Amino acid sequence: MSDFRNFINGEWVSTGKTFENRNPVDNSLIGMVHEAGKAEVGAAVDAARAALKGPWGKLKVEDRVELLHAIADGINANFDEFLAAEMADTGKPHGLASHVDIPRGAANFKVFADLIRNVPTESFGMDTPDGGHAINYAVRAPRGVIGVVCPWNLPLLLMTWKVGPALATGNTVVVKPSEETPATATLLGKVMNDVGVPAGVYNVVHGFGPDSAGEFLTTHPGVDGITFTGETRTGEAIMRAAASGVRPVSFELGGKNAGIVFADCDFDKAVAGIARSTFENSGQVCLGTERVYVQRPIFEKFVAALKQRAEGFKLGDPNDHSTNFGPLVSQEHRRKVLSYYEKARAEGATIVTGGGVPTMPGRMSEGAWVQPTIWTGLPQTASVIREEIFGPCCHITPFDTEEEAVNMANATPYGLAATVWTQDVSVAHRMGRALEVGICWVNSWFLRDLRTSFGGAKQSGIGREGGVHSLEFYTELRNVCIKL
Ligand SMILES: NC(=O)C1=CN([C@@H]2O[C@H](COP(=O)(O)OP(=O)(O)OC[C@H]3O[C@@H](n4cnc5c(N)ncnc54)[C@H](O)[C@@H]3O)[C@@H](O)[C@H]2O)C=CC1
Ligand SMILES: O=C(O)/C=C/C=C(\O)C(=O)O
Repeated sequence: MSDFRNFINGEWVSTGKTFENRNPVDNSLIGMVHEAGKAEVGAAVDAARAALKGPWGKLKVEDRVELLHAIADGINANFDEFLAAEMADTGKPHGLASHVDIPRGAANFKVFADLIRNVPTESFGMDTPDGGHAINYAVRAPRGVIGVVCPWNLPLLLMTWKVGPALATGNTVVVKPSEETPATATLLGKVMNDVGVPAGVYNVVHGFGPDSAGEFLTTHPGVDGITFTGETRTGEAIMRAAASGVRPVSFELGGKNAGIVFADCDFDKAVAGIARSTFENSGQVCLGTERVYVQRPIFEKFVAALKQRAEGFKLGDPNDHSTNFGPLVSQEHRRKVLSYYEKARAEGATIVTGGGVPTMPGRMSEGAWVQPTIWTGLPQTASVIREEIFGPCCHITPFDTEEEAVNMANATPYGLAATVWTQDVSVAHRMGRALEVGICWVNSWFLRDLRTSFGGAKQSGIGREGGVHSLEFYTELRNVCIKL
Protein backbone atom coordinates (compact mmCIF):
# COMPACT_ATOMS: atom_id res chain seq x y z
CA MET A 1 0.00 0.00 0.00
CA SER A 2 1.35 3.46 -0.89
CA ASP A 3 2.05 6.25 1.56
CA PHE A 4 1.65 9.72 -0.01
CA ARG A 5 3.61 12.21 2.05
CA ASN A 6 4.03 15.95 1.64
CA PHE A 7 7.21 17.11 -0.11
CA ILE A 8 8.60 20.13 1.71
CA ASN A 9 12.07 21.62 1.30
CA GLY A 10 13.25 18.47 -0.49
CA GLU A 11 12.07 16.16 2.30
CA TRP A 12 9.15 13.78 2.82
CA VAL A 13 6.87 15.01 5.58
CA SER A 14 4.31 12.81 7.36
CA THR A 15 1.44 14.23 9.36
CA GLY A 16 -0.73 12.71 12.05
CA LYS A 17 -3.80 12.97 9.85
CA THR A 18 -4.33 10.76 6.81
CA PHE A 19 -7.09 10.08 4.29
CA GLU A 20 -7.69 7.25 1.84
CA ASN A 21 -6.81 7.23 -1.84
CA ARG A 22 -8.95 4.78 -3.83
CA ASN A 23 -8.79 3.39 -7.37
CA PRO A 24 -12.06 4.28 -9.18
CA VAL A 25 -11.88 1.15 -11.34
CA ASP A 26 -12.87 -1.11 -8.44
CA ASN A 27 -12.82 1.15 -5.37
CA SER A 28 -9.74 -0.69 -4.03
CA LEU A 29 -7.48 1.14 -1.58
CA ILE A 30 -4.29 2.50 -3.21
CA GLY A 31 -2.84 4.08 -0.09
CA MET A 32 -3.05 6.74 2.59
CA VAL A 33 -2.42 10.45 2.00
CA HIS A 34 -0.90 12.69 4.68
CA GLU A 35 -3.05 15.80 4.97
CA ALA A 36 -1.06 19.00 5.45
CA GLY A 37 -2.24 21.37 8.16
CA LYS A 38 -1.49 25.08 8.54
CA ALA A 39 1.97 24.27 9.94
CA GLU A 40 3.02 22.13 6.96
CA VAL A 41 1.62 24.61 4.43
CA GLY A 42 3.45 27.41 6.26
CA ALA A 43 6.69 25.39 6.21
CA ALA A 44 6.30 24.77 2.45
CA VAL A 45 5.74 28.48 1.74
CA ASP A 46 8.73 29.42 3.92
CA ALA A 47 10.90 26.85 2.12
CA ALA A 48 9.79 28.23 -1.25
CA ARG A 49 10.57 31.80 -0.10
CA ALA A 50 14.01 30.79 1.19
CA ALA A 51 14.81 28.96 -2.07
CA LEU A 52 14.25 32.17 -4.03
CA LYS A 53 17.17 33.69 -2.11
CA GLY A 54 19.34 30.55 -2.30
CA PRO A 55 21.19 28.83 -5.18
CA TRP A 56 18.00 28.69 -7.29
CA GLY A 57 17.65 32.46 -7.36
CA LYS A 58 21.29 32.79 -8.46
CA LEU A 59 21.21 30.19 -11.25
CA LYS A 60 22.13 31.37 -14.75
CA VAL A 61 19.23 31.05 -17.21
CA GLU A 62 21.20 28.45 -19.15
CA ASP A 63 21.60 26.29 -16.02
CA ARG A 64 17.91 26.61 -15.20
CA VAL A 65 17.10 25.51 -18.74
CA GLU A 66 19.35 22.47 -18.31
CA LEU A 67 17.60 21.56 -15.04
CA LEU A 68 14.16 21.81 -16.67
CA HIS A 69 15.30 19.47 -19.44
CA ALA A 70 16.63 17.12 -16.76
CA ILE A 71 13.22 17.12 -15.03
CA ALA A 72 11.53 16.22 -18.33
CA ASP A 73 14.10 13.47 -18.91
CA GLY A 74 13.51 12.27 -15.34
CA ILE A 75 9.77 11.91 -16.02
CA ASN A 76 10.52 9.96 -19.20
CA ALA A 77 13.09 7.78 -17.41
CA ASN A 78 10.40 6.89 -14.85
CA PHE A 79 7.61 6.77 -17.45
CA ASP A 80 6.15 3.43 -16.33
CA GLU A 81 5.99 4.49 -12.68
CA PHE A 82 4.23 7.76 -13.56
CA LEU A 83 1.89 5.89 -15.90
CA ALA A 84 0.92 3.29 -13.30
CA ALA A 85 0.38 5.99 -10.66
CA GLU A 86 -1.81 8.12 -12.95
CA MET A 87 -3.84 5.12 -14.10
CA ALA A 88 -4.44 3.94 -10.52
CA ASP A 89 -5.52 7.39 -9.32
CA THR A 90 -7.87 8.11 -12.23
CA GLY A 91 -8.79 4.78 -13.86
CA LYS A 92 -7.70 6.19 -17.25
CA PRO A 93 -7.13 3.61 -19.99
CA HIS A 94 -3.48 2.79 -20.75
CA GLY A 95 -3.71 4.21 -24.30
CA LEU A 96 -4.87 7.62 -23.11
CA ALA A 97 -2.50 8.04 -20.16
CA SER A 98 0.52 6.79 -22.12
CA HIS A 99 -0.16 8.98 -25.18
CA VAL A 100 -1.47 12.15 -23.55
CA ASP A 101 -0.94 12.56 -19.80
CA ILE A 102 2.62 11.42 -19.17
CA PRO A 103 4.25 12.67 -22.42
CA ARG A 104 2.66 16.11 -21.85
CA GLY A 105 3.99 16.06 -18.29
CA ALA A 106 7.51 15.96 -19.72
CA ALA A 107 6.80 18.27 -22.68
CA ASN A 108 5.49 21.00 -20.35
CA PHE A 109 9.01 21.42 -18.93
CA LYS A 110 10.80 21.31 -22.29
CA VAL A 111 8.60 23.84 -24.03
CA PHE A 112 9.05 26.49 -21.34
CA ALA A 113 12.78 25.75 -21.00
CA ASP A 114 13.17 26.46 -24.71
CA LEU A 115 10.95 29.52 -24.49
CA ILE A 116 12.91 31.14 -21.69
CA ARG A 117 16.18 30.54 -23.52
CA ASN A 118 14.91 32.41 -26.59
CA VAL A 119 12.38 35.02 -25.49
CA PRO A 120 13.34 38.64 -26.18
CA THR A 121 12.29 41.67 -24.13
CA GLU A 122 11.24 45.00 -25.58
CA SER A 123 13.42 48.08 -25.89
CA PHE A 124 12.54 51.66 -26.95
CA GLY A 125 14.98 54.44 -27.68
CA MET A 126 13.56 57.94 -27.10
CA ASP A 127 14.39 61.58 -27.58
CA THR A 128 14.34 63.60 -24.35
CA PRO A 129 13.02 67.21 -23.87
CA ASP A 130 16.58 68.54 -23.35
CA GLY A 131 17.61 67.36 -26.81
CA GLY A 132 19.32 64.21 -25.53
CA HIS A 133 18.38 60.54 -25.67
CA ALA A 134 17.24 57.80 -23.36
CA ILE A 135 16.79 54.09 -23.71
CA ASN A 136 14.05 51.98 -22.12
CA TYR A 137 14.36 48.27 -21.78
CA ALA A 138 12.27 45.61 -20.05
CA VAL A 139 13.45 43.16 -17.44
CA ARG A 140 11.36 40.18 -16.42
CA ALA A 141 11.68 39.22 -12.76
CA PRO A 142 10.12 36.10 -11.24
CA ARG A 143 6.90 36.81 -9.36
CA GLY A 144 8.08 34.87 -6.30
CA VAL A 145 6.29 31.99 -4.55
CA ILE A 146 3.50 30.58 -6.74
CA GLY A 147 0.59 28.61 -5.26
CA VAL A 148 -0.50 25.91 -7.75
CA VAL A 149 -3.94 24.39 -7.08
CA CYS A 150 -4.77 21.46 -9.34
CA PRO A 151 -7.77 19.31 -10.33
CA TRP A 152 -8.01 15.55 -10.78
CA ASN A 153 -8.91 15.08 -14.43
CA LEU A 154 -5.42 15.39 -16.00
CA PRO A 155 -3.34 15.50 -12.83
CA LEU A 156 0.27 15.46 -14.09
CA LEU A 157 -0.51 17.30 -17.33
CA LEU A 158 -2.32 20.21 -15.69
CA MET A 159 0.08 20.49 -12.73
CA THR A 160 3.20 20.61 -14.92
CA TRP A 161 1.46 23.04 -17.31
CA LYS A 162 1.79 25.48 -14.39
CA VAL A 163 4.97 24.27 -12.68
CA GLY A 164 6.90 24.24 -16.01
CA PRO A 165 6.55 27.97 -16.76
CA ALA A 166 6.74 28.90 -13.06
CA LEU A 167 10.18 27.29 -12.69
CA ALA A 168 11.36 28.35 -16.16
CA THR A 169 10.85 31.97 -15.15
CA GLY A 170 12.70 31.51 -11.83
CA ASN A 171 9.82 31.21 -9.37
CA THR A 172 9.39 28.58 -6.67
CA VAL A 173 6.14 26.65 -6.18
CA VAL A 174 3.90 25.08 -3.59
CA VAL A 175 1.59 22.60 -5.31
CA LYS A 176 -1.74 21.42 -3.88
CA PRO A 177 -2.81 18.43 -5.98
CA SER A 178 -6.42 17.30 -5.94
CA GLU A 179 -7.25 15.10 -2.97
CA GLU A 180 -8.46 12.53 -5.54
CA THR A 181 -5.11 12.29 -7.36
CA PRO A 182 -2.09 12.80 -5.09
CA ALA A 183 0.30 10.33 -6.75
CA THR A 184 2.09 11.93 -9.70
CA ALA A 185 2.73 15.28 -7.96
CA THR A 186 4.34 13.26 -5.16
CA LEU A 187 6.44 11.19 -7.60
CA LEU A 188 7.66 14.39 -9.22
CA GLY A 189 9.27 15.34 -5.89
CA LYS A 190 11.55 12.32 -6.23
CA VAL A 191 12.54 13.40 -9.77
CA MET A 192 13.29 16.94 -8.51
CA ASN A 193 15.67 15.57 -5.88
CA ASP A 194 17.25 13.09 -8.31
CA VAL A 195 18.11 15.74 -10.92
CA GLY A 196 19.36 18.25 -8.34
CA VAL A 197 16.64 20.88 -8.20
CA PRO A 198 17.52 22.81 -5.01
CA ALA A 199 15.43 22.09 -1.91
CA GLY A 200 12.38 24.33 -1.52
CA VAL A 201 11.92 25.07 -5.24
CA TYR A 202 9.18 22.45 -5.68
CA ASN A 203 6.94 21.65 -2.71
CA VAL A 204 3.78 19.54 -2.50
CA VAL A 205 1.13 19.79 0.21
CA HIS A 206 -1.75 17.32 0.28
CA GLY A 207 -5.31 17.83 1.40
CA PHE A 208 -8.73 19.17 0.53
CA GLY A 209 -10.05 22.66 -0.31
CA PRO A 210 -11.99 24.51 2.42
CA ASP A 211 -10.45 24.40 5.89
CA SER A 212 -7.60 22.29 4.57
CA ALA A 213 -4.40 22.60 2.51
CA GLY A 214 -6.13 24.37 -0.43
CA GLU A 215 -7.51 27.17 1.73
CA PHE A 216 -4.37 27.36 3.90
CA LEU A 217 -2.22 27.79 0.79
CA THR A 218 -4.38 30.33 -1.03
CA THR A 219 -4.88 32.48 2.08
CA HIS A 220 -1.19 32.38 3.03
CA PRO A 221 0.25 35.91 2.77
CA GLY A 222 3.62 34.50 1.67
CA VAL A 223 2.15 33.29 -1.63
CA ASP A 224 2.75 35.90 -4.35
CA GLY A 225 0.37 34.55 -7.02
CA ILE A 226 -2.10 31.69 -7.45
CA THR A 227 -2.70 29.60 -10.52
CA PHE A 228 -5.73 27.31 -10.47
CA THR A 229 -7.61 24.91 -12.73
CA GLY A 230 -10.97 23.61 -11.59
CA GLU A 231 -14.55 24.55 -10.97
CA THR A 232 -15.74 28.14 -11.44
CA ARG A 233 -17.19 28.32 -7.91
CA THR A 234 -13.82 27.27 -6.45
CA GLY A 235 -12.22 29.98 -8.58
CA GLU A 236 -14.51 32.53 -6.93
CA ALA A 237 -13.42 31.35 -3.45
CA ILE A 238 -9.74 31.50 -4.41
CA MET A 239 -10.21 34.95 -5.91
CA ARG A 240 -11.67 36.16 -2.62
CA ALA A 241 -8.63 34.72 -0.82
CA ALA A 242 -6.27 36.38 -3.31
CA ALA A 243 -7.94 39.78 -2.78
CA SER A 244 -6.17 39.95 0.56
CA GLY A 245 -2.75 41.28 -0.36
CA VAL A 246 -3.92 42.08 -3.93
CA ARG A 247 -2.31 38.95 -5.31
CA PRO A 248 -2.69 38.03 -8.99
CA VAL A 249 -4.52 34.92 -10.13
CA SER A 250 -4.49 32.86 -13.30
CA PHE A 251 -7.61 30.72 -13.68
CA GLU A 252 -8.75 28.02 -16.06
CA LEU A 253 -12.28 27.19 -14.97
CA GLY A 254 -15.33 25.23 -16.02
CA GLY A 255 -16.94 25.02 -19.42
CA LYS A 256 -20.11 24.02 -21.23
CA ASN A 257 -18.53 23.69 -24.61
CA ALA A 258 -20.39 23.49 -27.90
CA GLY A 259 -19.64 21.26 -30.87
CA ILE A 260 -21.13 22.65 -34.10
CA VAL A 261 -21.50 20.34 -37.09
CA PHE A 262 -22.44 21.85 -40.46
CA ALA A 263 -24.12 19.78 -43.16
CA ASP A 264 -21.11 20.21 -45.49
CA CYS A 265 -18.67 18.61 -43.01
CA ASP A 266 -16.61 15.51 -43.72
CA PHE A 267 -19.23 13.35 -42.01
CA ASP A 268 -17.07 10.47 -40.75
CA LYS A 269 -14.39 12.82 -39.42
CA ALA A 270 -17.02 14.96 -37.69
CA VAL A 271 -18.59 11.93 -35.99
CA ALA A 272 -15.18 10.67 -34.86
CA GLY A 273 -14.22 14.17 -33.68
CA ILE A 274 -17.39 14.72 -31.64
CA ALA A 275 -17.14 11.18 -30.21
CA ARG A 276 -13.67 12.09 -28.97
CA SER A 277 -14.56 15.55 -27.67
CA THR A 278 -17.58 14.16 -25.78
CA PHE A 279 -16.28 10.86 -24.45
CA GLU A 280 -12.47 11.10 -24.09
CA ASN A 281 -11.33 10.65 -20.49
CA SER A 282 -14.96 9.70 -19.80
CA GLY A 283 -15.99 13.28 -20.49
CA GLN A 284 -13.74 14.64 -17.74
CA VAL A 285 -11.92 17.25 -19.84
CA CYS A 286 -12.72 20.91 -19.34
CA LEU A 287 -12.47 21.38 -23.13
CA GLY A 288 -14.94 18.56 -23.77
CA THR A 289 -18.23 18.90 -25.64
CA GLU A 290 -21.52 18.57 -23.74
CA ARG A 291 -23.72 20.50 -26.22
CA VAL A 292 -23.74 19.39 -29.84
CA TYR A 293 -25.51 21.42 -32.56
CA VAL A 294 -26.02 19.64 -35.90
CA GLN A 295 -27.39 21.22 -39.08
CA ARG A 296 -30.82 19.78 -39.83
CA PRO A 297 -30.15 17.96 -43.16
CA ILE A 298 -27.71 15.56 -41.42
CA PHE A 299 -29.25 15.58 -37.93
CA GLU A 300 -30.85 12.11 -37.86
CA LYS A 301 -27.89 10.46 -39.60
CA PHE A 302 -25.44 12.14 -37.18
CA VAL A 303 -27.37 11.09 -34.06
CA ALA A 304 -27.43 7.48 -35.29
CA ALA A 305 -23.70 7.50 -36.08
CA LEU A 306 -22.71 9.02 -32.71
CA LYS A 307 -24.95 6.47 -30.95
CA GLN A 308 -23.07 3.69 -32.73
CA ARG A 309 -19.74 5.18 -31.59
CA ALA A 310 -20.94 5.54 -27.98
CA GLU A 311 -22.11 1.96 -27.92
CA GLY A 312 -18.81 0.75 -29.42
CA PHE A 313 -16.56 1.80 -26.54
CA LYS A 314 -14.80 -0.95 -24.65
CA LEU A 315 -15.21 -0.42 -20.91
CA GLY A 316 -12.84 -2.43 -18.76
CA ASP A 317 -9.53 -2.84 -16.99
CA PRO A 318 -7.36 0.17 -17.94
CA ASN A 319 -4.33 -2.14 -18.18
CA ASP A 320 -5.99 -4.09 -21.00
CA HIS A 321 -4.70 -2.21 -24.06
CA SER A 322 -7.99 -2.66 -25.90
CA THR A 323 -9.93 -0.73 -23.22
CA ASN A 324 -10.79 2.77 -24.44
CA PHE A 325 -13.27 3.97 -21.82
CA GLY A 326 -12.62 4.18 -18.07
CA PRO A 327 -14.64 4.97 -14.96
CA LEU A 328 -15.27 8.42 -13.51
CA VAL A 329 -12.71 9.63 -10.99
CA SER A 330 -14.68 8.84 -7.83
CA GLN A 331 -17.94 7.62 -6.35
CA GLU A 332 -18.72 11.22 -5.41
CA HIS A 333 -18.30 12.41 -8.98
CA ARG A 334 -20.40 9.47 -10.21
CA ARG A 335 -23.23 10.58 -7.91
CA LYS A 336 -23.04 14.06 -9.48
CA VAL A 337 -23.06 12.75 -13.07
CA LEU A 338 -25.87 10.29 -12.36
CA SER A 339 -27.92 13.10 -10.83
CA TYR A 340 -27.75 14.81 -14.25
CA TYR A 341 -28.71 11.58 -16.00
CA GLU A 342 -31.79 11.61 -13.74
CA LYS A 343 -32.50 15.31 -14.38
CA ALA A 344 -32.40 14.73 -18.16
CA ARG A 345 -34.94 11.92 -17.78
CA ALA A 346 -37.14 14.03 -15.50
CA GLU A 347 -37.02 17.00 -17.89
CA GLY A 348 -38.26 14.78 -20.74
CA ALA A 349 -35.13 14.00 -22.77
CA THR A 350 -35.13 11.34 -25.44
CA ILE A 351 -32.38 8.97 -24.29
CA VAL A 352 -30.60 7.96 -27.49
CA THR A 353 -28.21 5.70 -25.60
CA GLY A 354 -26.95 5.11 -22.05
CA GLY A 355 -28.42 7.06 -19.16
CA GLY A 356 -27.37 4.70 -16.40
CA VAL A 357 -24.73 2.43 -14.90
CA PRO A 358 -23.14 -0.38 -16.94
CA THR A 359 -22.92 -3.91 -15.58
CA MET A 360 -19.24 -4.50 -14.87
CA PRO A 361 -17.76 -7.91 -14.10
CA GLY A 362 -16.17 -9.01 -10.81
CA ARG A 363 -14.30 -6.45 -8.71
CA MET A 364 -15.08 -3.69 -11.25
CA SER A 365 -18.74 -3.74 -10.19
CA GLU A 366 -17.56 -1.66 -7.19
CA GLY A 367 -16.05 1.03 -9.49
CA ALA A 368 -17.28 4.50 -10.48
CA TRP A 369 -18.64 3.51 -13.90
CA VAL A 370 -21.37 5.24 -15.90
CA GLN A 371 -22.63 4.63 -19.42
CA PRO A 372 -21.69 6.93 -22.31
CA THR A 373 -24.92 8.85 -22.81
CA ILE A 374 -26.60 10.88 -25.57
CA TRP A 375 -29.83 12.87 -25.31
CA THR A 376 -31.98 14.76 -27.78
CA GLY A 377 -35.29 16.63 -27.59
CA LEU A 378 -34.65 19.07 -24.71
CA PRO A 379 -35.16 22.85 -24.81
CA GLN A 380 -32.08 25.06 -24.37
CA THR A 381 -33.24 25.85 -20.82
CA ALA A 382 -32.74 22.23 -19.64
CA SER A 383 -30.26 21.59 -16.82
CA VAL A 384 -28.05 19.26 -18.87
CA ILE A 385 -27.72 21.95 -21.56
CA ARG A 386 -26.95 24.79 -19.14
CA GLU A 387 -24.80 23.26 -16.36
CA GLU A 388 -21.34 21.68 -16.48
CA ILE A 389 -21.69 17.94 -15.86
CA PHE A 390 -18.10 16.80 -16.52
CA GLY A 391 -19.23 13.35 -17.60
CA PRO A 392 -19.39 11.23 -20.78
CA CYS A 393 -22.60 12.72 -22.15
CA CYS A 394 -24.00 15.25 -24.57
CA HIS A 395 -27.29 16.65 -25.80
CA ILE A 396 -27.73 17.05 -29.58
CA THR A 397 -29.89 19.90 -30.94
CA PRO A 398 -30.68 20.55 -34.63
CA PHE A 399 -30.10 23.99 -36.19
CA ASP A 400 -30.93 25.60 -39.54
CA THR A 401 -28.76 28.70 -39.92
CA GLU A 402 -25.23 29.68 -38.93
CA GLU A 403 -26.62 32.58 -36.90
CA GLU A 404 -28.90 30.26 -34.94
CA ALA A 405 -25.96 27.94 -34.14
CA VAL A 406 -23.81 30.85 -32.94
CA ASN A 407 -26.60 32.23 -30.75
CA MET A 408 -27.23 28.87 -29.07
CA ALA A 409 -23.52 28.15 -28.63
CA ASN A 410 -22.92 31.57 -27.01
CA ALA A 411 -25.97 31.38 -24.71
CA THR A 412 -23.94 30.32 -21.66
CA PRO A 413 -21.98 32.10 -18.94
CA TYR A 414 -19.00 29.89 -19.85
CA GLY A 415 -16.57 30.47 -22.73
CA LEU A 416 -13.77 27.94 -22.76
CA ALA A 417 -13.66 26.05 -26.07
CA ALA A 418 -15.62 25.08 -29.18
CA THR A 419 -15.19 22.53 -31.94
CA VAL A 420 -16.62 23.33 -35.39
CA TRP A 421 -16.94 20.92 -38.30
CA THR A 422 -17.29 22.35 -41.85
CA GLN A 423 -15.47 22.25 -45.18
CA ASP A 424 -16.34 25.87 -45.97
CA VAL A 425 -13.32 28.00 -45.06
CA SER A 426 -15.41 31.18 -44.84
CA VAL A 427 -17.79 29.57 -42.35
CA ALA A 428 -14.75 28.39 -40.37
CA HIS A 429 -13.31 31.91 -40.14
CA ARG A 430 -16.68 33.46 -39.27
CA MET A 431 -17.22 30.92 -36.46
CA GLY A 432 -13.71 31.58 -35.13
CA ARG A 433 -14.64 35.26 -34.74
CA ALA A 434 -18.24 34.81 -33.56
CA LEU A 435 -17.88 32.17 -30.85
CA GLU A 436 -17.24 33.66 -27.41
CA VAL A 437 -14.49 31.24 -26.34
CA GLY A 438 -10.78 31.18 -25.55
CA ILE A 439 -10.08 28.32 -27.98
CA CYS A 440 -11.96 27.47 -31.18
CA TRP A 441 -10.97 24.28 -32.99
CA VAL A 442 -12.10 23.73 -36.59
CA ASN A 443 -12.17 20.16 -37.93
CA SER A 444 -10.23 19.09 -34.83
CA TRP A 445 -10.38 19.04 -31.06
CA PHE A 446 -7.70 19.20 -28.33
CA LEU A 447 -5.04 19.73 -30.99
CA ARG A 448 -2.49 21.58 -28.88
CA ASP A 449 0.43 23.75 -29.90
CA LEU A 450 1.95 24.68 -26.56
CA ARG A 451 3.19 28.03 -27.91
CA THR A 452 -0.38 29.31 -28.32
CA SER A 453 -2.56 31.07 -25.75
CA PHE A 454 -4.74 28.80 -23.64
CA GLY A 455 -7.55 29.87 -21.34
CA GLY A 456 -11.21 30.74 -21.11
CA ALA A 457 -13.49 33.68 -21.87
CA LYS A 458 -16.41 34.79 -19.64
CA GLN A 459 -16.71 32.63 -16.48
CA SER A 460 -14.27 30.04 -17.87
CA GLY A 461 -11.18 31.79 -16.67
CA ILE A 462 -8.93 34.76 -16.12
CA GLY A 463 -5.75 35.24 -18.12
CA ARG A 464 -4.00 33.09 -20.68
CA GLU A 465 -1.19 30.59 -20.25
CA GLY A 466 0.93 28.97 -22.96
CA GLY A 467 4.02 30.20 -24.84
CA VAL A 468 4.93 33.82 -24.15
CA HIS A 469 1.45 34.38 -22.64
CA SER A 470 2.56 32.48 -19.53
CA LEU A 471 5.13 35.20 -18.90
CA GLU A 472 2.34 37.66 -18.08
CA PHE A 473 1.40 35.79 -14.93
CA TYR A 474 4.68 34.16 -13.90
CA THR A 475 6.84 37.29 -14.17
CA GLU A 476 6.80 40.94 -13.18
CA LEU A 477 7.74 43.17 -16.09
CA ARG A 478 10.01 46.01 -15.02
CA ASN A 479 10.89 48.95 -17.28
CA VAL A 480 14.37 50.40 -16.90
CA CYS A 481 14.76 53.90 -18.36
CA ILE A 482 18.33 55.17 -18.76
CA LYS A 483 19.03 58.77 -19.70
CA LEU A 484 22.07 58.76 -21.96
N1 LIG B 1 -10.58 21.37 -15.51
C1 LIG B 1 -11.78 21.65 -15.10
O1 LIG B 1 -12.40 22.53 -15.59
C2 LIG B 1 -12.31 20.88 -13.97
C3 LIG B 1 -13.61 21.04 -13.57
N2 LIG B 1 -14.07 20.32 -12.55
C4 LIG B 1 -15.48 20.50 -12.17
O2 LIG B 1 -15.51 20.73 -10.81
C5 LIG B 1 -16.38 19.79 -10.18
C6 LIG B 1 -15.89 19.48 -8.80
O3 LIG B 1 -14.61 18.85 -8.86
P1 LIG B 1 -13.52 19.19 -7.77
O4 LIG B 1 -12.31 18.39 -7.90
O5 LIG B 1 -14.22 19.17 -6.44
O6 LIG B 1 -13.13 20.64 -8.25
P2 LIG B 1 -12.69 21.81 -7.38
O7 LIG B 1 -12.62 23.03 -8.22
O8 LIG B 1 -13.52 21.87 -6.16
O9 LIG B 1 -11.22 21.37 -6.91
C7 LIG B 1 -10.06 21.60 -7.67
C8 LIG B 1 -8.92 21.86 -6.69
O10 LIG B 1 -9.21 22.99 -5.87
C9 LIG B 1 -9.08 22.65 -4.49
N3 LIG B 1 -10.03 23.48 -3.74
C10 LIG B 1 -11.37 23.26 -3.60
N4 LIG B 1 -11.91 24.26 -2.87
C11 LIG B 1 -10.91 25.11 -2.55
C12 LIG B 1 -10.83 26.32 -1.82
N5 LIG B 1 -11.90 26.87 -1.26
N6 LIG B 1 -9.63 26.93 -1.69
C13 LIG B 1 -8.54 26.40 -2.25
N7 LIG B 1 -8.54 25.25 -2.95
C14 LIG B 1 -9.70 24.62 -3.11
C15 LIG B 1 -9.36 21.17 -4.46
O11 LIG B 1 -8.86 20.57 -3.29
C16 LIG B 1 -8.66 20.71 -5.72
O12 LIG B 1 -7.26 20.60 -5.53
C17 LIG B 1 -16.40 18.61 -11.12
O13 LIG B 1 -17.54 17.86 -10.98
C18 LIG B 1 -16.31 19.29 -12.44
O14 LIG B 1 -17.58 19.70 -12.85
C19 LIG B 1 -13.27 19.46 -11.87
C20 LIG B 1 -11.99 19.24 -12.23
C21 LIG B 1 -11.40 19.94 -13.34
O1 LIG C 1 -3.78 21.00 -22.89
C1 LIG C 1 -3.89 21.61 -21.82
O2 LIG C 1 -3.00 22.38 -21.44
C2 LIG C 1 -5.07 21.42 -20.95
C3 LIG C 1 -6.05 20.60 -21.25
C4 LIG C 1 -7.20 20.32 -20.43
C5 LIG C 1 -7.69 21.02 -19.40
O3 LIG C 1 -7.22 22.21 -19.14
C6 LIG C 1 -8.72 20.51 -18.46
O4 LIG C 1 -9.37 19.52 -18.73
O5 LIG C 1 -8.85 21.12 -17.39
